[in-house]
Amino acid sequence: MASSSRTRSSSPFSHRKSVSSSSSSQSPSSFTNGKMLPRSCSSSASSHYGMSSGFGSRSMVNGGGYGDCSPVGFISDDLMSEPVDEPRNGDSISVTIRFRPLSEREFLKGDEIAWYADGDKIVRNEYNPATAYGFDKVFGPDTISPEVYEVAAKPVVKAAMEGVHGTVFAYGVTSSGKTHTMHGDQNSPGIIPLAIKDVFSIIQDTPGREFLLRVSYLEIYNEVINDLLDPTGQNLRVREDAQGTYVEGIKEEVVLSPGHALSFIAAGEEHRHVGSNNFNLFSSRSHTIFTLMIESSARGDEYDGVIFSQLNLIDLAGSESSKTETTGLRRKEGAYINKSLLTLGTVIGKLSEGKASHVPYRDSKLTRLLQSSLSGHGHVSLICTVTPASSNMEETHNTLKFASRAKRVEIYASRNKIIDEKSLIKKYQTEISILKQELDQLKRGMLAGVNHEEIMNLRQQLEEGQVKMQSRLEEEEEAKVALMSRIQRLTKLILVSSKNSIPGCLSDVPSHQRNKSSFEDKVEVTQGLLSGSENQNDLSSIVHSDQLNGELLPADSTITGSSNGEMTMSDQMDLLVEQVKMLAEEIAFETS
Ligand SMILES: Nc1ncnc2c1ncn2[C@@H]1O[C@H](COP(=O)(O)OP(=O)(O)OP(=O)(O)O)[C@@H](O)[C@H]1O
Repeated sequence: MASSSRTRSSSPFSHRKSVSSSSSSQSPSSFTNGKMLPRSCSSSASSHYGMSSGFGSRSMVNGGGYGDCSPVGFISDDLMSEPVDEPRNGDSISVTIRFRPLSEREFLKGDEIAWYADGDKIVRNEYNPATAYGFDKVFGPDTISPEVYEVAAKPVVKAAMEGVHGTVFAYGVTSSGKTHTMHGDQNSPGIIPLAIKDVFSIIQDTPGREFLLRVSYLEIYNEVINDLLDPTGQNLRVREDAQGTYVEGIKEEVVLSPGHALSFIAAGEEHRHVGSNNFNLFSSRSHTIFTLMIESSARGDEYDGVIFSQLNLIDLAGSESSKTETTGLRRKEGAYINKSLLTLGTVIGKLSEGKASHVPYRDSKLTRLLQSSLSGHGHVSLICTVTPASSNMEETHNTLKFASRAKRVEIYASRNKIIDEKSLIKKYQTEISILKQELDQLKRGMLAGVNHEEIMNLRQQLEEGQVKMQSRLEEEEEAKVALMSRIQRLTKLILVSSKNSIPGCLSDVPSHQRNKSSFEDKVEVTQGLLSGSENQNDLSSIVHSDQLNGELLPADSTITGSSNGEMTMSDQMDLLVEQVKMLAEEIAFETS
């Protein structure tokens, strides 16, 4: 397991304690700020538990694509044809609303539908149809998470892979569906697993670049930051430098595949604080931030520096109302949760005013950590989860008002480039190339550089009964194996596509294939070579299996006996090595 300390990079959560490997421009157009407002609404919704199709059947309003709907605070039917906001320079936060179906509990107690999706951009109140809010997208209760992902997260993930920071978070009252949306379950994966899967397919579709991915996972519980990937990382401190805020000492793990990344989340979830309240048996008692750090650089001659970005995927704890029956610890947790969400609301409110006034980021750990994201240095997608239930009408209304304010926050996201020395991928690439040079030199010294004189020398040493040469050879052989395995290990960490690989580049096959077919095989071959002539037959079979492609040995080197029966230099070397060994054995015997 590779493990190293890192200095901070240009991101909100970037100062990490350790990095461990395997076993241990401008924003995309989807964030444009167009204006389009809905015109119509209609009939009432049914209040049947599970009868969610009623929401989707409301009269549709026309609108542009993702990001085309202007932030609308409160829209009455009269206002609907008029743009509400002043034109702005930056992009806005993407705000989507996701309804969940009425829960069984709500249905049984006779709840009715109080809010519904009126088309795919409006949320309307059933009892007062003039009360309606417009968003980038409104998902009815039948929507599945991949549909939410496509609209609310995919553009952020894509931009993050191109070097623009991104944050996706779910906000809503307790039991409204935040964890369902962000994490999902085995049958219905949420935004986080879908994003991870997408990240690896993007790597696969980007043959011209090499990527290095790291993850960290933290929770904010009762205003204390805990590292979910490292149980000893408790009560971590938020620090600040010229680049923004960061968590000091958080652990980062290099990830090599979707399953690998998900295994860290699963491990982290074990440590997350979860408890039950009267609304939710598995209520999240902490905010969690899963961060994917992405470094990439063009391959081969196209190299133009390293770009870096962070993708923060956040599952907030839900606000709790006086209706939430809690006692003791739960009440204390609820108070912390509500306070930090209140601060988040205040911060969003201040930012949405667009004036240069004091923004109280410091009033909660959550807002301090989100400071860089919320202050406009990356894409932000807010998914507000809501229940249609009449018993939660006020809470849902508050969520909608929060979402409307968030829509007014401007962002100016741009691509980040980092100085090469700070990037881990650059460090690994440089190390690999230095090690390869060393290996080359070693090989030349061992094979190409052996001349007749040396052979005579060896013979002389042999006659004098010295075993020194053997140990020298062994040392060189060991050094070579060590270099090979280091190169192999570092190369594994850098992810590349298997498509249209660039000949002559570091990795011409996908990392998982490459690891075995290229490097491990070569190590095996090298080990065969290094085992001396004891396994001459094995060695021959390895070499003749075409695994050795000239990278380990000069093309003109021959390892097995030459066809014309003449002894090559390598044969002589092998013979000498064998003789040295025999002599050593004899000496040992004589001595004993
Ligand atoms: N869109 C949905 N479709 C079907 N079921 C859903 C949906 N959203 C949430 N649920 C169900 O509702 C229940 C509560 O959801 P979840 O735990 O995600 O809420 P939460 O907002 O994370 O709550 P808390 O803040 O208390 O942690 C779960 O049983 C979940 O499966």
